[in-house]
Amino acid sequence: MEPHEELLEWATNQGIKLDGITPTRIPGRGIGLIATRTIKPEEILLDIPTSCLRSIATVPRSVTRKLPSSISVHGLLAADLALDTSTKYDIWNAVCPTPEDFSSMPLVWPNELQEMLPRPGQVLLRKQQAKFSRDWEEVSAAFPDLDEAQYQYAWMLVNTRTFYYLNGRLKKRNKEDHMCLQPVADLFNHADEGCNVSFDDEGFSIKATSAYAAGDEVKICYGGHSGDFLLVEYGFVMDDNRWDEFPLDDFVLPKLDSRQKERLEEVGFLGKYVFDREAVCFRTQVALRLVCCGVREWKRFVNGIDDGEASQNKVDKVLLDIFGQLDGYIEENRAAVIRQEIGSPGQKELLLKRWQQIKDLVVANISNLGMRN
Ligand SMILES: C[S@@+](CC[C@H](N)C(=O)[O-])C[C@H]1O[C@@H](n2cnc3c(N)ncnc32)[C@H](O)[C@@H]1O
Repeated sequence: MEPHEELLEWATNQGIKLDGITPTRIPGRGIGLIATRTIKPEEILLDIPTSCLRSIATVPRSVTRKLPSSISVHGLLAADLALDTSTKYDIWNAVCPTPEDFSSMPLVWPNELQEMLPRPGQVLLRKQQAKFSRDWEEVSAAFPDLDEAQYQYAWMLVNTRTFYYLNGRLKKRNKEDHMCLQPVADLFNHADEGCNVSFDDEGFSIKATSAYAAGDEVKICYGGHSGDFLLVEYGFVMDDNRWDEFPLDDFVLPKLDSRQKERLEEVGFLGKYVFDREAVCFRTQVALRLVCCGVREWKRFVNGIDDGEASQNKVDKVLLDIFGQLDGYIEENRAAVIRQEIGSPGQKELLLKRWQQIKDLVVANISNLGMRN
């Protein structure tokens, strides 16, 4: 019997109810959940009782009493996973990714490749590294025999498999501590739109929001995440992501002089410029209008008195210039990844795919601008 088939039997004995879905190995996505029959919107596909959750409440005293009470729940759950020598979760563990599977996580990439991530990915990775270091410092001080690689593996399991969760104990903590692990539900892969996930005192419930045919993969949405976020936090890239976006600050800010930056600061529009597949954000429109039109006309646009139509053509020309520069920057980075000899082929393929996705966003915008002008 395959581990995911054994998991089904174990899950049923624990009171977990699956209806119309079953775990299956899916090329390139590990294990996922597949519809075994036609599913209608609003059908409950999975029910997980609270007794099956692994949360702050289930971490044994032998672990919690040695750690500072301020440790993050992420760090605590990872310590529990790494130190657990019982057989209680063997069947669940057997379906989890192996340490080798996590070679797609930028956290374990060689520095040379990490530095080739697009800027937003590098920022996210630095935050993640800082979180991991903090947790490891506390856990290694309490459990000096624990191996760092083993803890990092457990930490990545928690990073990629937890659900938003709140109970009496977690209410007192920061939002980023509101999490738990749950078997079977952690086999849902991500899509930019997916089933509805909810919980109450009884447990979690996952409900279809659209129809599925037998054989379709049923997914949930981990959140409205950009491609850089998915790569750094979950170790995969996904095309056709309606939430994908990329920052433009490095290209917009150099077009502004210090007085223009001051003016933008005064109205709360300095920085945080982004674009997605459709267009640039309103903040970018505001910043570039300051480059393209007089201050009075710009103020009318900011205050919503002017719809900006009269200056759109000039703004679009600046945008075309920006996208041209960004395109050149992407090509330089792609060429550097191809030249890079350090890192595995799989890691470099992920990086190249991410750069390609950003290029696709740029090309879509250049085409939209071309159609407008
Ligand atoms: C919560 S787990 C989902 C189950 C996972 N596939 C497994 O085999 O255990 C999250 C991980 O699944 C993978 N994943 C989720 N959605 C994906 C997608 N749309 N494409 C590729 N991999 C995906 C990533 O490795 C991610 O870190």
